[in-house]
Amino acid sequence: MAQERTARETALEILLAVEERGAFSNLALHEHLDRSGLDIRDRGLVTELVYGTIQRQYTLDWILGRLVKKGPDSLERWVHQLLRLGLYQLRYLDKIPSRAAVHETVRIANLRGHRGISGLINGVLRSYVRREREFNLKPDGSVRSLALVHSFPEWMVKRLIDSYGPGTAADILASLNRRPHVSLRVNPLQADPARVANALTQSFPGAEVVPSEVVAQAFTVRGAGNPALHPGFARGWYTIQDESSMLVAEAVDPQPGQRVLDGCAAPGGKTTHMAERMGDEGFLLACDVHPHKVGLIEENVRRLSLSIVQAREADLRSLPEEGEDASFDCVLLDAPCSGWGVIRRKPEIKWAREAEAVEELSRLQRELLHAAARMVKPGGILVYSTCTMEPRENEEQVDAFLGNHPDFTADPTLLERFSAKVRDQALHRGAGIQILPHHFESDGFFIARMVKKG
Ligand SMILES: C[S@@+](CC[C@H](N)C(=O)[O-])C[C@H]1O[C@@H](n2cnc3c(N)ncnc32)[C@H](O)[C@@H]1O
Repeated sequence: MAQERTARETALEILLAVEERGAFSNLALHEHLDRSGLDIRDRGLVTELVYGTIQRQYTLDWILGRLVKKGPDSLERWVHQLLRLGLYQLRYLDKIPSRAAVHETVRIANLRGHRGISGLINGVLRSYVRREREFNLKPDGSVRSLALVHSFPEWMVKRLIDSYGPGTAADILASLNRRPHVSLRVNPLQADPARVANALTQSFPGAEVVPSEVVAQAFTVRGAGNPALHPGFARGWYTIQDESSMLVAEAVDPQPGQRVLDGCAAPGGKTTHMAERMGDEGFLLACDVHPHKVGLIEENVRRLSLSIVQAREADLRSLPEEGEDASFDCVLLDAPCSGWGVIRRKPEIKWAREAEAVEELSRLQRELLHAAARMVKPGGILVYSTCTMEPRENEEQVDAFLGNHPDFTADPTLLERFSAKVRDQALHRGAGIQILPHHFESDGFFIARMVKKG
């Protein structure tokens, strides 16, 4: 019981950190959980409460708007977050009895505030329990109803409907509310896939380690806690990475001995994947504009015992340095983007970004693409990827690029590089493919491959 109370208090602290400091929920979770002393069950509960409360914020606030006299925005921040947290448990967590959810929420209010506040919280949550039926939501095909049912901002729902139609938009939204599974890719230079699977199953009895149907040399893992805590991770046997993300190195398909540039590389998930595929032979320049992130690339490169990667702090737009112009066989631009495809892991993305951000990002991507193109040698390859489903950042961006760069063409061999499952299910969009989150329950991703005329 004492531990369960701590789990809810920890969840509230994390929610406040995400709201007040603009912290990423996944990083704030790790940071707080590492020093919490909570057992594995309670860590699971904190994770569920934090992700769930952020995810369902729009729906929760709509309900609170009907239960709090002056509206939830009139409340102090911590009181507002605590109400969301309590209401989330009442509405979405069947395993927690209503009485326990109300009692625990009021108890935290007593610890942090005066009697008036705990009285208010008690009153609001109890009236929700009494009036729950009033808040049954059914989608009627309108933007507003989809936004309320799935808890997404209306502008984002509208964009998804405009791009994919109402049925697919609803599939995307529902999928982004489901918990992500863990997937990992084996480093063939350090370990054998079967040995990795065995080691994980032995260390985590009951864990399901299943070969990925989406990418080669990868596994999906369920019930193994955090595979980064297994000694095999530190030994460089594998990297934890989303399956869609792994498809990017498959699309680049760099060969041993080639010169490769990763223009937006940190923390190095795709850099290290490409170096592994090259058999650690050749040269791979990995740039990132943020100095603190360059260290993350180096850390991953060291852990995986790779030798061909040179990590450099640089704005891709300010390259090339001497002799580098048009000298790379393959250039990858994994561009900064709106990140809608990873909302499952970072649900705060829904609330932090406005429609205008897409326009700003789209401008930056255009400049980065132009800069990346300069670095490709004649006959070389340019791959552009994002973790979003927003066409303006994806196929429209690539179409415009090809229109302005007649020395590049869409590579007709792109699809051959993927598994049959990807070829069949992904949407084919001009020079690229669009993976939607419900295709494989992985991140939403766009990947295009272009060739520079020789
Ligand atoms: C989508 S993330 C890259 C993820 C990385 N490819 C991976 O797989 O681990 C985009 C990266 O672009 C970097 N970035 C943003 N603007 C940049 C610029 N002008 N030049 C180089 N890197 C930039 C960001 O710091 C961020 O790390």
